[in-house]
Amino acid sequence: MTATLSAPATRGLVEITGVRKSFGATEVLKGVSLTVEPGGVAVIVGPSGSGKSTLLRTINHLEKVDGGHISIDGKLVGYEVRGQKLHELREKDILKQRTEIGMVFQNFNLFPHLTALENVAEAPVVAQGRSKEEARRRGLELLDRVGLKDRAGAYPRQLSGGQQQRVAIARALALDPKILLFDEPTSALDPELVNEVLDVIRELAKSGTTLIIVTHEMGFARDVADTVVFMDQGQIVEQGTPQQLFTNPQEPRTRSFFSKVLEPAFNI
Ligand SMILES: Nc1ncnc2c1ncn2[C@@H]1O[C@H](COP(=O)(O)OP(=O)(O)OP(=O)(O)O)[C@@H](O)[C@H]1O
Repeated sequence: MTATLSAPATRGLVEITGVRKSFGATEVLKGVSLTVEPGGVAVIVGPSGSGKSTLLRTINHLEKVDGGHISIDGKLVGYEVRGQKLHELREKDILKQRTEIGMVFQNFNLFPHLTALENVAEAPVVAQGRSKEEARRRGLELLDRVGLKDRAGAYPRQLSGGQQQRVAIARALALDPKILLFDEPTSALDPELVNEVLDVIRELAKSGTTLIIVTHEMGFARDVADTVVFMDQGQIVEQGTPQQLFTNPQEPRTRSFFSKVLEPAFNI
């Protein structure tokens, strides 16, 4: 059928409805629904293997959904009704939509043969046709924002893990995305480098950037989230403000949030 179907009425900037995803016989997402408002900060926590990264990857087209739908700013990422695909985005549309979604990975994923500035300035030239000079100017602004203007000419191997991750954040911002996704941005860092990356993310949250963050840094989740989303076994089993979920860990709203998230994180 048709490319003329429009997205269902949306409330949030990101609207995830009933998303299902299997790898072989294993159902990894079992009907996940989540709304993130413009400027909202959703932090997804949960045990290893609960489907957090897979959910992020479906938002960014890195995984196709088997069912349900996701829309970003009213535009569909994937759409299926009663098991029948009614709408497939064309490759061109996917590429355009990807530029509206910035993603920061656990392992930085910088180009090793490009300097920090080149890493940040490359995408606006290639994906948006901006002039090299304009992309360079904007790249320097963004490196300044993450505190690395003076390392613009350094190659990734000359930077610490925390610095590389800050370059990766600047790169993700370079296309002026509507939303930034973080997949365990501090998991690969030595403990003393974690805070410099969290500080940059805190600043983004304060400045009204819409963020979805998967993290095991529970103290950070408590500080920065508008909404804490607890995933377990492919489902969202609890969701609320940090006040609702963290303020009294002796009286958790759910037993599983306490035993699977708070207890291990805070050694309660
Ligand atoms: N490409 C893939 N092929 C097969 N199985 C996969 C693939 N990606 C993820 N899985 C499986 O899906 C399940 C959920 O993985 P996912 O990475 O989403 O979990 P997670 O909650 O992010 O875990 P962690 O906190 O350890 O990163 C796991 O059992 C994983 O092995």
